[in-house]
Amino acid sequence: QFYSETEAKLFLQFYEQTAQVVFNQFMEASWNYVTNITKPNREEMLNKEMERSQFTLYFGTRARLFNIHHFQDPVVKRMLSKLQNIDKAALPKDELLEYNKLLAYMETAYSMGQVCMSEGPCVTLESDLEEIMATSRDEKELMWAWQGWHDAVGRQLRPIFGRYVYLSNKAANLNGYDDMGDMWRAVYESETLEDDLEDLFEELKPLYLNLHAYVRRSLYRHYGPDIIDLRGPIPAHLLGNMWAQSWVKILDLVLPYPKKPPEDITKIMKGQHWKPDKMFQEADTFFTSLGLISIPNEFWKNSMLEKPTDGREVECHASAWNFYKDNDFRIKKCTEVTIEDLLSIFHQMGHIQYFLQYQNHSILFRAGANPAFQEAIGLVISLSASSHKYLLNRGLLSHQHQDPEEEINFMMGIALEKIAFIPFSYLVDLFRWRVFDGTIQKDVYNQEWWNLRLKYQGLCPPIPRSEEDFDPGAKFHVSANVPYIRYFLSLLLQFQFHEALCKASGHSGPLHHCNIYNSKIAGDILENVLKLGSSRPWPEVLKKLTGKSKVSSKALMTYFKPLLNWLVNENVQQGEVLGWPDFTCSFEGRN
Ligand SMILES: CC(=O)N[C@@H](CC(=O)O)C(=O)NC[C@H](CC1(C(=O)N[C@@H](Cc2ccc(O)cc2)C(=O)O)CCCC1)C(=O)O
Ligand SMILES: [Zn+2]
Repeated sequence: QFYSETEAKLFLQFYEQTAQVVFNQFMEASWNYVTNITKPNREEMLNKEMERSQFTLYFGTRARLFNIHHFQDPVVKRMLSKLQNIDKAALPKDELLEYNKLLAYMETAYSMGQVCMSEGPCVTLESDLEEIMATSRDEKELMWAWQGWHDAVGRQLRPIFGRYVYLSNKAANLNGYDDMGDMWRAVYESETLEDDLEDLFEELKPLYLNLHAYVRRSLYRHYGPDIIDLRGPIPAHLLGNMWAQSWVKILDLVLPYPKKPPEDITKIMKGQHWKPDKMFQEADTFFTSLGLISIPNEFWKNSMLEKPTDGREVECHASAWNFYKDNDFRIKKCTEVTIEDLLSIFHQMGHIQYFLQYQNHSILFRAGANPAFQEAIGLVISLSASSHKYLLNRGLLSHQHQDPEEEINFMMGIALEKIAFIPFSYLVDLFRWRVFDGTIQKDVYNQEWWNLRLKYQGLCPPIPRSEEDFDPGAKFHVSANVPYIRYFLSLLLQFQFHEALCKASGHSGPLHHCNIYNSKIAGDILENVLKLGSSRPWPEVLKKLTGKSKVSSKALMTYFKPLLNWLVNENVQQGEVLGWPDFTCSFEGRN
């Protein structure tokens, strides 16, 4: 049957009213589960998930009856096309139930993961194992923590990941996509996405190779030639992070000018008796200083801002939640009083600000212009929040100014978070896309994962790995079925946004000095972008903010230019080899 455009509008209104209720109930049930992992809560979450899927199926199949090509109204067309992708709800009921149970099992295996000493207590990831990975300088202890976590969680996912892939691809096919990777990429509405990503990575490669060579030299000085090959990959357990995705915790080992160490902001926060609430207040104050919306009172009542001490099992991995209901937005985070957690809170509050800004939009448009936009907002604010000017102004630093050497030390700290992240944030979905499209078969999952880790990150596993292991499963987003390429793109977008907002707010001088705190002009530009949600194609939104409609590496390169010059000079002086021509992972020196 041909349905008219007016009937489509009525259909969409009906969807609007019912969707809020169904989505809210699903979010409540999910929240109750991840903040109190029990069997009954799991059952309830699965029930509400089934209800949501039935609802999506009902409206999705009816949305497909409209022949939108004849429609005039672009908004109606965009809404109906979003409705037509019903994701996993397209699966037959029994397979959908199996799939939902698989997803819950994988995510819970990660959240409950722990490593037990031969005798005595077991330790969890947040924050025991992460603390060891960040602070231990004993190679054997680091290997214990790394292997313990990867074996404990990865091996649980190994036997079922193939089934997860099969059901994911079946759902994608039922939505008209080649495979689930195809469906994940579709959200970026770009025919040239994969080529653009590879080009962007190539542009950033010199920056990464110089940092990699410099850090390898520092680790060589500390761990010696038995562990580090100056022409080879770096063992993945020595970078201060369980996944070697952020190297900021080994800044002390790599500091360019060790005689001028940066002030320890975590120590200052603890000295000033900071509590988690104050950390969230601090982030909220930043957003309101831009003229943006303050977090509503419900947030403080309903959020989980610290790891519970009543024995409840919770999912500690931080997240920001939209309950699609009168001002109910929450954050779940096992907050520790550290500078890393403060910046991570800025990230989460970026999500909350987006939720707040687009809450009056149709539910179909309550998302970021694309998922990378959703990620980039909090990151832009944290770029200003990590600036010397801001931290000094907020009493978190006492040194009035930075001399050129302290400035290089500062930029190294930011680079260990941002530049180290470039290859990791790219390869996670490169791996999963190839698993979904069948390029990577399940008998070689782990060796293909390490091939990508070697090729793009220049890393090796600390010990030989086999196909009994499933090391990608030891990463939250793989166990929780959350796409990752959004983080690679948000790495670039955050610097494009930062550059545009700094310019608009009248900043002059180096980009890494910029702090947009208190700039109503910057806030106004941001607000106009956030309010749009996903109602307009993201290149149009990007152009509104930055004047350009393409993702570009230029702003990131501008930000790090002074550091790159220093790194190149340092590496030339040391006669470093860029890259890892000795590409084999040597495990000698292992007794
Ligand atoms: C209901 C729901 O799921 N909501 C979504 C938001 C939404 O989509 O609406 C959400 O809250 N996702 C959680 C996730 C949490 C974090 C994360 O996982 N980060 C990545 C990548 C990264 C790494 C370094 C870095 O500096 C910044 C990011 C990682 O740690 O690997 C952990 C702390 C930081 C961000 C997030 O906020 O993105
Ligand atoms: Zn995020």
